[in-house]
Amino acid sequence: MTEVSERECVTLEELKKKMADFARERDWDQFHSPRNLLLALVGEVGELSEIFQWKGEVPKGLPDWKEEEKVHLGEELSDVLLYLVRLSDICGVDLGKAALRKVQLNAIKYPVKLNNDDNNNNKSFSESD
Ligand SMILES: Nc1ccn([C@H]2C[C@H](O)[C@@H](COP(=O)(O)OP(=O)(O)OP(=O)(O)O)O2)c(=O)n1
Repeated sequence: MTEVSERECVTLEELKKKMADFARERDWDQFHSPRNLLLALVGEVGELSEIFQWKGEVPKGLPDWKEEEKVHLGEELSDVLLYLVRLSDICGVDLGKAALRKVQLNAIKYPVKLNNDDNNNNKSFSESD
């Protein structure tokens, strides 16, 4: 049986390598095309959505969820992440760098102390928290 290890932290680079190894060892590189990976990613987002479907709003931290439900949630979140990492790799995009750049762009687009409508497009959500 495959050993499932629990490590405290991991980098996107390590996940990228693990996904590349996983596909190569199974001769699945042929299936990991950009379009196939995108469709697989969207499929996993659907599976992730199903977990929340019909539950209504749930409190942050999911305090009422059973442990097995949280484990399942972790699995679906991971599938989304892994396909996203693999899609980025196959497309030649450095996901870590691109994400850091996007965080900077977001900060420029939404400055901290600007009180205008453009900057308050999340207002209705934060007020109901
Ligand atoms: N051609 C494939 C098939 C699977 N995977 C990897 C990436 C995902 O992390 C996971 C997805 O596996 P499944 O398609 O079996 O999906 P689930 O794990 O969600 O299973 P199920 O849909 O039965 O819940 O396996 C992959 O890299 N390439």
